[in-house]
Amino acid sequence: MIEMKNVQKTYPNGVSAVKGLNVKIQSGEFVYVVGPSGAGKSTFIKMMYREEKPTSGTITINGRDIANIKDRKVPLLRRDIGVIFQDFKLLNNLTVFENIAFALEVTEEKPQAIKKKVMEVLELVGLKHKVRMFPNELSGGEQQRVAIARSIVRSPKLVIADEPTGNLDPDTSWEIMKIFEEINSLGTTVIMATHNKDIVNTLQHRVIAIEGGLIVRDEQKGEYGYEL
Ligand SMILES: Nc1ncnc2c1ncn2[C@@H]1O[C@H](COP(=O)(O)OP(=O)(O)OP(=O)(O)O)[C@@H](O)[C@H]1O
Repeated sequence: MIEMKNVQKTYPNGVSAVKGLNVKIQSGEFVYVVGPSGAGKSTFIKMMYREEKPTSGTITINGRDIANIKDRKVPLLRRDIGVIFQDFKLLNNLTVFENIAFALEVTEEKPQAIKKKVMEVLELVGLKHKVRMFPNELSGGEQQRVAIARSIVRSPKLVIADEPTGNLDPDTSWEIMKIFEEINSLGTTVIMATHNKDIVNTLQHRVIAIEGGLIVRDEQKGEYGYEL
């Protein structure tokens, strides 16, 4: 599904964040991306949804070279990818319903179809009863559930999460992980950068470790491998 060949990224300030990545991720996999702070994890992930463009190399997703598509085609690419961040990135002036429906509006669906899809994803994340609330009326865990619901409402085949439990307490983090497990069990590929050792070591999946912009370890059912 995703293949990176000789991918390098040097930022305009001269920092070489990724120094030559070669990796293949198959459809339906659950992959943790681990490594020390500044190792290049976010850069690796951002290149998958063209938030950053590699300086050289190719990145293909389902056969399409996304490293070299035109900027105007990027929104189209992003429609097929769900992205989740540490800080939720919800729109505070919109309700839970509106935050999620917003992601569907560009697809020009009818209001009834939008409502049905929004309620379905809210059911999946267990937040149907908070549909009329605003983000600042919700706990951090609930806000992250809304962000996850928003990211999957267009049924993407790929979900990318950059430290999704980074702002959450341990119990809430486990609850959020249950949702990612569920999404993955429904066939969606999940790629997650994380510093959460307990989660990686308990809910075992493929582990890609990045250090100094290079993949230093790639194991099926791997361990976190770093002391915190
Ligand atoms: N927009 C940018 N401009 C310049 N340098 C950047 C930019 N983003 C990241 N970097 C640098 O690239 C390197 C890799 O950063 P990246 O954010 O990918 O690391 P990370 O592994 O995700 O770190 P963390 O675990 O702290 O989030 C770091 O040295 C960082 O300072």
